[in-house]
Amino acid sequence: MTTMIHVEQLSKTFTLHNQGGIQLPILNKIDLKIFAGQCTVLHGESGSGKSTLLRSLYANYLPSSGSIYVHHQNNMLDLATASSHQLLDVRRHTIGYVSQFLRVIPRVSTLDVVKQPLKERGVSDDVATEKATHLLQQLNIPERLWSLPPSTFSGGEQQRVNIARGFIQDYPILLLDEPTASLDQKNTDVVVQLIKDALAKGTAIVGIFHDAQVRKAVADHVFSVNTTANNPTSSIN
Ligand SMILES: Nc1ncnc2c1ncn2[C@@H]1O[C@H](COP(=O)(O)OP(=O)(O)OP(=O)(O)O)[C@@H](O)[C@H]1O
Repeated sequence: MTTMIHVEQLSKTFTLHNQGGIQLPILNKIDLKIFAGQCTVLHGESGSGKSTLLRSLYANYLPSSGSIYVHHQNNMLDLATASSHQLLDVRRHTIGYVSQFLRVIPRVSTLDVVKQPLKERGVSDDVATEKATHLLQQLNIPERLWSLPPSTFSGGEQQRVNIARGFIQDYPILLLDEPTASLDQKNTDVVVQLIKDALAKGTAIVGIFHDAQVRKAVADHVFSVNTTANNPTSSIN
């Protein structure tokens, strides 16, 4: 079983500089391993730090202490000490991230938004278009919307565009922040299938899923995020 992420003694404290430097300790000495072809679900009560941990794995947050080793191009690279150039490379080739909300780029069409990660890697326009089209169809985005920027789309449509963008490339590691939060059952089922297909191809997935049925359908492990206790990972299957 290949370890794709190895988190060691990760702590994260936010300092609120505009509020007298108040310190908010959120993550406390977390140890966690994420494996290729398996899905680890982050679980815990609201405010426990699930999103903070997920964002730390994408290097959106710098750890206060500890390490986040990522299997990147046959090396274990510590995101806590990596250069900005290395982090960009990790995001381009190794880690994909589907945030809860689409960051909309004005005037860029839906098709181009979805194609962008492949185009950035130098994939030909034909191949990128074919993949994007297939995903948009799978996710039930009507063809009449493909040439429009997604800024005016419904919450569920924007979330599906975001998912298509996240799944267009076969990332070795995929981070999913509540990817089904705004979706109906039909589209939730599509996303569950996309997750299973990615796992079958060997992708390591870390996700937050509030929907218990989705959790049950995809989780190999559940990791309890909890600011006070040690954080056990339990295996499901
Ligand atoms: N950038 C930040 N600056 C300061 N505090 C933050 C920041 N990001 C998160 N927090 C705080 O960290 C705590 C954990 O937030 P986080 O979003 O990680 O929780 P969560 O477990 O994902 O919650 P939910 O299930 O409600 O989405 C919260 O109290 C939040 O206010």
